[in-house]
Amino acid sequence: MTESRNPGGERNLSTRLRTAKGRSTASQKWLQRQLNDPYVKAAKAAGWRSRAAFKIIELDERFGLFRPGQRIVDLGAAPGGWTQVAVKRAGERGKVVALDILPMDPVPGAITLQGDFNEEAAERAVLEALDGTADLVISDIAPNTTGHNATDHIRILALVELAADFARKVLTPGGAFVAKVFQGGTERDLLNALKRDYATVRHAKPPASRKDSAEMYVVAQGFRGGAGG
Ligand SMILES: C[S@@+](CC[C@H](N)C(=O)[O-])C[C@H]1O[C@@H](n2cnc3c(N)ncnc32)[C@H](O)[C@@H]1O
Repeated sequence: MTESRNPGGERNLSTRLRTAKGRSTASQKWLQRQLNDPYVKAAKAAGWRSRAAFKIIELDERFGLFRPGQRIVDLGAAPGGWTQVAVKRAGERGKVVALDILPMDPVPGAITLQGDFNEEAAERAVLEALDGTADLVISDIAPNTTGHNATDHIRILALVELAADFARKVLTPGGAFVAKVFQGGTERDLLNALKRDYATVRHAKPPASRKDSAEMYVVAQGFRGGAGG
């Protein structure tokens, strides 16, 4: 498997849809964007299951997240792009446990679990599979939106908080937590908690994250210890 570090660098011939008849404008726009997206092409060429793989690769390049031998938990992992990157970076001595609410094709070298992270049973299953502490918790969880902004916002916040609580439980001192957040960053109370628990807390929007999407990532590094430590 090869990694393309510069997906925008390849020849960028745009693809026009010839079979637009019968498609709704929204799905046609989505398809057109997919076909012309250099990250989609590069992900396919590199064997990553999703273009999202480039987001964690870019975050790693900027923040130095991965090391060989790490124990990693990947939340909201399907279809498995981040999981593939984590397995590759952690190497044979590492351990990767991945969870999604949706079924996910197994990723060689990782333990993949299906469950709703809102439910305790899913957290228990991850803890059981991990069987010890973690060095890195990465969460790309994005709940399905309802279209009702306030409800969506609350559901997103709740999941980020759950992921942060989980990280606090399992991380070893010095460990790191990365999570997708929306709408201008991490909510104030959570941000304060992260600043208390980690040496550095930063926000980043990796280049692979679409400019028109509100997503960004919080990257908390240097866990000061606690229940996990
Ligand atoms: C953006 S995708 C993750 C992409 C992934 N990082 C990759 O590289 O392939 C977000 C995922 O979060 C999952 N998700 C949403 N709500 C969840 C929940 N309550 N528990 C577990 N997974 C959830 C979705 O099913 C979806 O697969």
